[in-house]
Amino acid sequence: MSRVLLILNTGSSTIKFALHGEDGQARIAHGLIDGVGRAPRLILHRAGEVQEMHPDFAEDAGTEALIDWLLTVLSDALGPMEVVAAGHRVVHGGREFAAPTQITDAVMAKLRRLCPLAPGHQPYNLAGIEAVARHWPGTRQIACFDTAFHQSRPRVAQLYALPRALSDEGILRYGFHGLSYDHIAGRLPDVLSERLAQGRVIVAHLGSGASLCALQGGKSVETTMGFTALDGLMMGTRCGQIDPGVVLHLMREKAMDADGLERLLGRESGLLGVSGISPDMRDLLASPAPEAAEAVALFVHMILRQIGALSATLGGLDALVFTAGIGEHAPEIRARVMDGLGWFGLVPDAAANQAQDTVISAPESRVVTAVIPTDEEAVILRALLALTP
Ligand SMILES: Nc1ncnc2c1ncn2[C@@H]1O[C@H](COP(=O)(O)OP(=O)(O)O)[C@@H](O)[C@H]1O
Ligand SMILES: CC(=O)OP(=O)(O)O
Ligand SMILES: [Mg+2]
Repeated sequence: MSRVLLILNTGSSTIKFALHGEDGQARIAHGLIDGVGRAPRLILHRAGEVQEMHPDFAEDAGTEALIDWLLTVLSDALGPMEVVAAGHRVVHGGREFAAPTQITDAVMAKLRRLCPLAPGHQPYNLAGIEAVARHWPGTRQIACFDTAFHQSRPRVAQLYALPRALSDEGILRYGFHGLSYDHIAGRLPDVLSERLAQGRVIVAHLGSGASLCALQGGKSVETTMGFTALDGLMMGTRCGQIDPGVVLHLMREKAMDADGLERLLGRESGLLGVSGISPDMRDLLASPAPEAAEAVALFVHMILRQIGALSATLGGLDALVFTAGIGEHAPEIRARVMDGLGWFGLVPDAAANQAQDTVISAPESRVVTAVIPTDEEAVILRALLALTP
């Protein structure tokens, strides 16, 4: 029986995973389930081969059922194996969890209490932990938090202008995608230079959830998400920054309750809501519909607005990095963002951008611009090994 380490990263549209040998060295298998909630398919990479599989249950099967299916498929495909330890992405760590933490019943109870703050993620992150415990009882498990990386921000970047008592209670701007930003911050010295890595950098994590992080000295100083992952940029199905007056209006004039608002703002808005076609950037870029074009234009507009805001916080900008599904794979979106930053001295290298090169700005550009693939699983693996007794 092989003894392995399992990494699970449950996002809003994907479940990513990696299996490593017990010492964390060799990656035995990795891949993802994408199209969660729409048309899920599993892409499994192992031994240089890629396999695509589809679950034989309903297409709109919940994330919990897909995680269970994934663990069964992995056990079947790889032969008898024992997961000796598992590391999980957990998006919300609240104020308490500022570092990777070993799962206990008490920790799970605290993490469960944070589910209302990340309804599209936290329940599924915890479902992953429970599924592993069912499949391999007694396995050591750790949680790595999206929020932790942002604890380095100054207090003013964490506050809302709300009465002090509410801030004291934890109604704060937490920020998310921290595992991704942690990975990118670690890659900057190699990809750019030590000098740029220590400078004023904005990382644009553009996936199905999307946010920006302003880094200085490799640490988070500001980010676009807040108390929940609804804030900031426009996303696949989330509205991003919105006047809270809209929420009050919908409650009063349309009698919407919290569940209805959560569905509207979290699952029916963003690229899907504005286009009326799809939450997936690939579909919108391929569509001739004017509504698709408008959704894409708004996506870019909101990114530019927030890059302006974060650059002001940094007092300038030395480098811009694109990452995650859209950031890594959509040259058209990167080109439109770069074109909007000409006033800032950003000079794109159109050919390098189309060719998917790493550096996509011209040598004379004042803002060095790069594409760096994210790897949240690598950050979780590192934490898992560091916490291994
Ligand atoms: N080739 C591509 N062109 C444009 N967009 C893409 C491409 N590949 C993936 N995407 C976008 O990336 C999104 C998924 O990003 P990812 O970071 O993997 O998601 P998650 O938020 O689930 O972690 C998809 O919804 C899709 O919009
Ligand atoms: C926090 C968040 O939005 O994550 P994802 O992009 O994986 O949905
Ligand atoms: Mg993600």
